[in-house]
Amino acid sequence: MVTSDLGACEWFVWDLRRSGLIDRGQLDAIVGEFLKRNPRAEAPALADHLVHQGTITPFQAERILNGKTQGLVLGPYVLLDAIGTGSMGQVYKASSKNDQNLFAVKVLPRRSMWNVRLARRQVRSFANFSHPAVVPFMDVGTAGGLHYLSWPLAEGQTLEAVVQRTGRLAPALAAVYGVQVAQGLTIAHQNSLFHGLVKPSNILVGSDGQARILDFGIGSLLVENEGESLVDTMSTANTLTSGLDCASPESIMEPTNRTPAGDQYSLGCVLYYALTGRVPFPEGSAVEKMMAHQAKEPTPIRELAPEVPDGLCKVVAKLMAKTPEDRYSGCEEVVEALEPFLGDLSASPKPGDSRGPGSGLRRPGSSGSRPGLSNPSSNYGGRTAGASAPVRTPPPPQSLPGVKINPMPPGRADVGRGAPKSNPGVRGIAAPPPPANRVPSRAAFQIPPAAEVEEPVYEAPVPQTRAENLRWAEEDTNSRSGVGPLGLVMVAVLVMVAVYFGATFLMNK
Ligand SMILES: Nc1ncnc2c1ncn2[C@@H]1O[C@H](COP(=O)(O)OP(=O)(O)OP(=O)(O)O)[C@@H](O)[C@H]1O
Repeated sequence: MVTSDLGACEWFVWDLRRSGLIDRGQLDAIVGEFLKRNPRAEAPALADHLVHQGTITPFQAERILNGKTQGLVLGPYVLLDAIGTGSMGQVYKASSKNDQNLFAVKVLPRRSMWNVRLARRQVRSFANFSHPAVVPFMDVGTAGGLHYLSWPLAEGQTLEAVVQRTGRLAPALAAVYGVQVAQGLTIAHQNSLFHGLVKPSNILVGSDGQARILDFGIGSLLVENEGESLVDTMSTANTLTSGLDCASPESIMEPTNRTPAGDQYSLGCVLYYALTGRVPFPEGSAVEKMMAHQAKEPTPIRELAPEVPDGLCKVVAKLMAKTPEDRYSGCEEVVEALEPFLGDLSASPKPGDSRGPGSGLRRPGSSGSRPGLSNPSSNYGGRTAGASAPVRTPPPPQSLPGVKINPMPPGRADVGRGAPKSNPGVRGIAAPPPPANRVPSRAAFQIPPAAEVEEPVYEAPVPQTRAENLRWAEEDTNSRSGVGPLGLVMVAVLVMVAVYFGATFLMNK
């Protein structure tokens, strides 16, 4: 089609061609047909037509109408919609050109520095196992000067969103999610991977009742030594600050000190949040929170949520022990410790419920059966579970009597954002999501190995300073200036901790 035929839509069609979203022949055919019927149409009308035809998404149309043609295709990924913004960058829903599966693609700011070799090594580690609670780190790449990381797109809403909308969870439901997360961590730890940033916003609860750990891979990349780290120090500092509410004392003192034991502490904070509706140290500045994790005890759980069984409070307290050696020897032990509370609903009167224990609440899986042993690999098919031992999988939570379960709202079917509604008569306790009758599709968790992934096209090549694929963006000055924001944060923390203890000592004298 010649340019003169395009009328008022000329610039839009050019931008669409430039975006790489649609095959040129296909685009010209659709546009030609549309303009034959609507010769005076403006760009928004054509965009509308393409959206209605399903040729482009509303998000893509809006971007192109605003002249933003770059970055809609990143390596093998076509960005379909924006999901949210985190401390490191923007997350998009994307489809893979290789297999049409859906992914969550995190795009880092241009200033980030990048070590593809290290990141790919991380990705490969996730190929050795699979577990329903682990959303595996799938791919990394650089395209058009933008760096991206990808994970399979998981459906659900974050634990943070669930609790914010519906209040604290019934203890048995919190225990179910705790067991699921601990199982995922167990198998990751067995494969020498830790998370490093476990927090309520990194746990997605699906409509099948399965908790899934997001952002796996980032925490471990943050601990690579300064010259080889995945991202620039600004992104690192942002990420660490955003994770402060659940950060282990040892990782606060030394941000590269991220270990499986630290994941336990963070899981303890997540459980505290789920059981009480608030993080352990909600008040104060970032530095005060850091000091609280070092030296303070949180408000006792039962002061905030009297229905929580004492034994469950003890499990959370052990997880949140200040010294790593005082926590559990491994997450499999955490699973065992939490299991007795999966069915303890009968001992958990709800707030505002005068009925005592045994007041008719049903335990999840109330047939009486204990959570069965399951082979994690069977949950996704495909990958085998490497050297890992089988991990117990609790049944997905079932409905409580009298609690109406609402399915995820329509619309964003693949990224459900609706919260399970609580029973009006059950103030502050979230109803569990509907039971599972659907196993997450393993197909959605597969991507060709890194070597098969189409090499990204470099529109503005990032200077390559090392033979082994180490790429730095030009604006990245912090990361090479010796003490970046991360260093400053650490120095500030150390000074504040010293002042705090000094003042406490003097006041006690
Ligand atoms: N694999 C995934 N599937 C579906 N949604 C995801 C996935 N990964 C991330 N998200 C969603 O994308 C949004 C942004 O995620 P991101 O991890 O960047 O931010 P965050 O967790 O809110 O904050 P932070 O960066 O501090 O961890 C969140 O709503 C998150 O739930």
